[in-house]
Parts: sequence; C-alpha cells; structure tokens
Amino acid sequence: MKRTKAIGLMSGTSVDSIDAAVISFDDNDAKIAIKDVKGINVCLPDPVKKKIFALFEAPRCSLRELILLHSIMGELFAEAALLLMKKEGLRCEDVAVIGSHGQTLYHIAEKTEFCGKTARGSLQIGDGSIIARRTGITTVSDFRSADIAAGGTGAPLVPFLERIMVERLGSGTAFQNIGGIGNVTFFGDATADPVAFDTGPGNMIIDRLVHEFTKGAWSYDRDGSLGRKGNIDETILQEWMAHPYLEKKPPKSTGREEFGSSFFDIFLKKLTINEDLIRTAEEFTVRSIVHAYSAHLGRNPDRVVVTGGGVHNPLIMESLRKHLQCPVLKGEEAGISSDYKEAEAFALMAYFAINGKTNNIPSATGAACPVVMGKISQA
Ligand SMILES: Nc1ncnc2c1ncn2[C@@H]1O[C@H](COP(=O)(O)OP(=O)(O)OP(=O)(O)O)[C@@H](O)[C@H]1O
Ligand SMILES: CC(=O)N[C@H]1[C@@H]2OC[C@@H](O2)[C@@H](O)[C@@H]1O[C@H](C)C(=O)O
Repeated sequence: MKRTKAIGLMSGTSVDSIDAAVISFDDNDAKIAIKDVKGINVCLPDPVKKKIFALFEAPRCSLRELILLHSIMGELFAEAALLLMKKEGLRCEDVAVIGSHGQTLYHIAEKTEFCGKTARGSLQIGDGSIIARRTGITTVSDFRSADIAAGGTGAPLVPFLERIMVERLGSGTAFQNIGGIGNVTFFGDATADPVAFDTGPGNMIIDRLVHEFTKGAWSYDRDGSLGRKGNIDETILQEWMAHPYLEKKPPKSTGREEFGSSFFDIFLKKLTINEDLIRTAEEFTVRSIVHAYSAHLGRNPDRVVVTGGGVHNPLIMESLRKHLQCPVLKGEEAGISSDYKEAEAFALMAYFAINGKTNNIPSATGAACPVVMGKISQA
C-alpha cells in the first residue's frame, strides 16, 4: 500500500474561480481510501472572465483570442496549483499527478448533424502542457473527449469519485451538485451502477439575474439575501418547468448552451428583473431537482448530500428540505468538501489515467464501455 498525493484543478460553468485541491490517499490496488483533502479557491481575473463569457457567444470572440485564452487559462491553472503547493508545503516530487478539468466553453451532448455527419463534442480550455511545464508535475487534461469517443455524452464524470464515497454513506444516497448546472448521482442499491445526469440549472440563471438586477455590482445572490425579499411567481415557474430538458430521459447532460443566454432569450426577455424573479429562479433550481428525482431516479433517495456553491444559498437548501422526503445534508455533514469535491474527482481520475486504468462510469455518461479518459502531458 502506498500513500499518494494528487492535485485536481477545476473551473466550472459558473466561471467564478479556480478550485485547486490536493488529495492524499492510500492505494492498495483493490481499493482507494482518501485520507485528506485540502483546497484553495483562486479568483479569475476580470478580463479573463469577460473573454470567457464572450466566447460562450462565439461571434464576440475571434479564433486568435480563443487560442490565447487556452494558453492563459493554462497559466492560471498552473498558478493555482503552485499557490496550493506553497500553502501546503509541497514540492513537485511530492505530487504524483495533476488532473485539470479546464474551463468548459461549449458542450454538445446531443448527437448533432453537421457537414453531412453526426457528432457530439465538448471543449475545455487550459493547456495541460503549460501546467506540466510550470509545475514540474505530469498533468492530465481533456477528460471528456475519450468518453465522447466511446459513445458517451462526456458528463457527468464526478460519479467516479462518488462511487468510492458511497461505500461509507451507504446505498440509497443521492449526491446532488449545485454549481452553475445541477447534477445528481444516485446509488439506488449496493450492487447496481449509479443513475447520474444533469438535473438542469444550478446557479446559472440566478447569477445572471443578480448580475443584471444589480447592474454588475453583484455576481451572485449572496446567502440568498435578494431572493429572500421576493416571492415565487408560480405562473412563471410553471412556464420554466415546461423546459424540454427536464423531461429528457437520462443519460443526459446540459450546460450554458441551454440555460445560459438562450434561456434568457426564450423565457426572460420580456420580464422585469426584480427580487421576485430571482426568488423564482432559486425555486426553479429546487423544483427541477425534485422533478428529476421523481421522474428519473426510480425510487426516493434515503438521503441527499448536497455540494457545490448552491449549499451556501439558504433559500435553496431550505426549499430542498421542504420538498424532499428524506434528510438533505450539506457535504460537510457527510464528511465531504462542498467546495472541492469536483477538483478532488479530477485528481483521482488523473491518477487512474497515468496508471492506464479506466476512469469513466458508463451508466452516468452513456458510453459504450469503460475507457481511460484524459490526455497526458509529461513534466
Ligand atoms: N454565499 C453564497 N450564497 C449564495 N450563492 C453562493 C454562495 N457562494 C457560492 N454561491 C453560488 O455558487 C456558485 C459557484 O458554485 P460552484 O463553484 O459549485 O460552480 P461551478 O463549479 O462553477 O459549476 P459546475 O459545477 O456547474 O461546473 C456561484 O456562482 C454562486 O451562484
Ligand atoms: C460539460 C461540463 O463542463 N459539465 C459540467 C457542468 O457542471 C455540473 C454539470 O454540468 C456536470 O455534468 C459537469 O461537471 C462535473 C464536474 C462532472 O462532469 O461531473
């Protein structure tokens, strides 16, 4: 058995910051036991954030800028890793591998006709070669493409880590992430593969409404303070609940393509942005999760463990507790880091990749078979 350390780097669909986490774990070949997780959160510089948002709407950004941003994000991920290593007193030889998710720019989960062919695809930027060179640590990046090549949708990938976590928590556990997008992994019984899929919006619609309502002064509804002043508009909520994504059968994944600007153009253009609308968006996140469970999980979970930035919004947590018929725990209450779980997962997946071991969960992504995800950049 050997004690190993690996670093995971993540910038999610909220585009708020980079999460960097270092995990220490024992690998006894048959079993991985994670002993410790330490993390830091590093803000993205404003001009970089602006360019990423511009890239979500391609015509506002050139190919030249995309290439430059790929390199710059690589530098920023490397800086985050180095900062974490400094804080934790780690040298490059202490860390076996870095797993960098990158920054998703576009995710096409559905097979799409194009140029007489059909294809899916998902693009994460942040050059792994730059991270490896700056840190002196072998780096694995571009995880999703191998799953897509095997017929999967390339998301969600974190169930790979949750499969280990559930051993301690027991079957019947649902892991709910509420980032920019929401996603669930449900282990209905001890032996079966998990059901996992994106439930719909997490904080993405809320963040955009808050940004517009506060004229850019706030980027999210801190502690639910704006939503708390508003009331849920049930008519608008029911309209949003008719979004076709919610009825789609898993495996399925989504992103900014469905709940970013296009959602605004279809559902919000004519509405006044106020505290009621923010409160309604918070409730939409909750109701889409509740609907996803009753429509797609097969049975009610025995417990739900919530992670991601949404755990910090008490309106979301209170309403989830009201609507779900089981205990709803924050990650920390179940011994899981709410803020670093995704980074943790990419550290572990990278460790499997450099050992040539498969690291996707086909029941979650829809891939035809297990594959080794990630491209390796040697230090
Ligand atoms: N104190 C808080 N009050 C309310 N909301 C919060 C708070 N802290 C964080 N959030 C919300 O959490 C979001 C960030 O969550 P997280 O970092 O999990 O998202 P992400 O990793 O970018 O997304 P994804 O998991 O979809 O890739 C913020 O944009 C904000 O909306
Ligand atoms: C394409 C992409 O970046 N998807 C993210 C997004 O954010 C949450 C949800 O949608 C999830 O499916 C996925 O991220 C996590 C890390 C995952 O793959 O499990």
